[in-house]
Amino acid sequence: MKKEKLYIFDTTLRDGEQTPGVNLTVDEKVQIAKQLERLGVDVIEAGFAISSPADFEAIKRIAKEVRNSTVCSLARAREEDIRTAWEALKEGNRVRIHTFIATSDIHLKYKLKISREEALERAVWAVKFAREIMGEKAEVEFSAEDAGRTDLKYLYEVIEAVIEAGADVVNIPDTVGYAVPDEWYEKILSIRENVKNVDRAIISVHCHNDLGLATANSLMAVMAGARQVECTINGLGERAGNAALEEVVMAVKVRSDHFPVYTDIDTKQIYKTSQLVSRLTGVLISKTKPIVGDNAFAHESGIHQHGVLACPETYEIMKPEDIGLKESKIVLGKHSGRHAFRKKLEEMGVELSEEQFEEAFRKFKELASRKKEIYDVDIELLIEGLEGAGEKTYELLYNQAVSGEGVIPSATVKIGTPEGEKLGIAVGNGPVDATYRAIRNALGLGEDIQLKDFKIRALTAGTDAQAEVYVTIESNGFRVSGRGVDPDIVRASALAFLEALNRLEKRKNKKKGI
Ligand SMILES: CC(=O)SCCNC(=O)CCNC(=O)[C@H](O)C(C)(C)COP(=O)(O)OP(=O)(O)OC[C@H]1O[C@@H](n2cnc3c(N)ncnc32)[C@H](O)[C@@H]1OP(=O)(O)O
Ligand SMILES: CC(C)C(=O)C(=O)O
Repeated sequence: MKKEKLYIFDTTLRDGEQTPGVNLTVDEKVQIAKQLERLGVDVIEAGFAISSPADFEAIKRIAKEVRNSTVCSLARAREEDIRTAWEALKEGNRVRIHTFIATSDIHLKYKLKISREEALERAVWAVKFAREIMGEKAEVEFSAEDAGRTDLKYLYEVIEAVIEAGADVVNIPDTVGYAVPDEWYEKILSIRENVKNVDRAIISVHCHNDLGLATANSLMAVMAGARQVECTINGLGERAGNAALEEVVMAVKVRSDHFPVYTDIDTKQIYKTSQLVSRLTGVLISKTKPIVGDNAFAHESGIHQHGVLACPETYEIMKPEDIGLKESKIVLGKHSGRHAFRKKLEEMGVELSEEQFEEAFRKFKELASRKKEIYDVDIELLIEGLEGAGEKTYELLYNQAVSGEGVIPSATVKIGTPEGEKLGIAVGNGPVDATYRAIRNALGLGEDIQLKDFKIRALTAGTDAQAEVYVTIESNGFRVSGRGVDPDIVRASALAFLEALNRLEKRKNKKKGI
């Protein structure tokens, strides 16, 4: 099958920013735009230049700083909008003005209060005007807003006229997310079959997710010949959002046997981009979000875990590495089986007899039916229940940390060890970091002991709450965890670290047969 290129038009910084509650600063927009460029998107819609001085400034900076993606501004079919968009874009390397007007009867009658003829005239005028002021250097895209609910014959007329006027790209938006996949496919196909000179422009779609169909509709449009898809990272956008870039791109990649297109997206940048956008917009990603959700590569049930451990493809249609993740996750819970439990013990460096293993598994199942999340430290406690906790090698005798505005965070610790008391002093990025460094100094710990996970939570509400800290460390093939509880966050952190170190010693000694 000869593949054609599918252009990826990212509108995270325009439609994505229309997500209620989202407001990005100019610097944040530039940061996201640069990451979108690394991701390899073809077009970055950087904003709506006339809408605010901040949008104007962001588009201007992005146009100057991004060299490898086309930078675009939205503009209504109005002279001042198009002039302002061009003013913001003109120093860019590759730029595009995206002008639009609504074409559905409901929008024409109640919102714009103009006739179909007037809307068509304005559309043609806007495309010609954009072409005129930008010259051949730049591209013009036209969108027929609410195309999904526009009379089809009239839509053909509008598309034909804007292509004639010089539009390089004609976008067919399902503005209110009303379309369903088979109907949307037919609509795009019929546009391609009925509009004169349709091949002079790229046909694009922009699907909203009000019925949860944005990705499906975008992909059906691709099957019908659309060669640009407008989408956003994490599916952000007005109301229920837009088609998610990561879903469209990965569907095309994973089902390359099905789709007649390819994209130039570096999919290994997807996870990083998604995390950046989530952090800067403040919109959390649902755990079950396809591709980038926490659970997208996590397996909890025994039958799946067994399959994945034997061969990942049994339950994974793409590799975590494809989107820039290190590995998939095996999450222990009440649905897990022996294969996954054994694997976890192996990772922790725990060796048990078959009899002990069966007993540990039974206790694990019992615990998992009562507890929502099973932490590594829960497994540690369970194993200690079988083997006994043993002697503690290290004990926290004293700790002090200093931090505050204008102060370099520092910490002092005194630790009881079999060789006597050891003192450690260190500075760090904060009081917890300084304390961990002080413990390392006191015990002379080497680089081989690596902190793999650090979680903190308040056990109760209020400023007098007990802090609970979970720590996982790794050293020479051993992976151990510790838990510390104290009203003082720093002390709780130190206790968790020392508990993990005690377990590490115990595990190493057991291996040596001591
Ligand atoms: C489907 C979409 O997502 S379209 C993009 C939506 N995004 C946004 O609206 C975000 C940015 N918007 C804004 O900051 C403001 O709406 C502005 C600056 C653009 C305009 O603000 P205001 O001048 O106060 O107008 P307001 O937003 O209240 O109303 C929209 C005006 O644009 C007109 N309009 C709407 N779409 C178009 C269009 N495509 N072409 C020409 N005029 C249009 C409306 O008729 C109305 O005109 P009126 O003021 O003469 O009645
Ligand atoms: C401006 C257009 C493309 C739009 O955002 C929509 O119709 O949803």
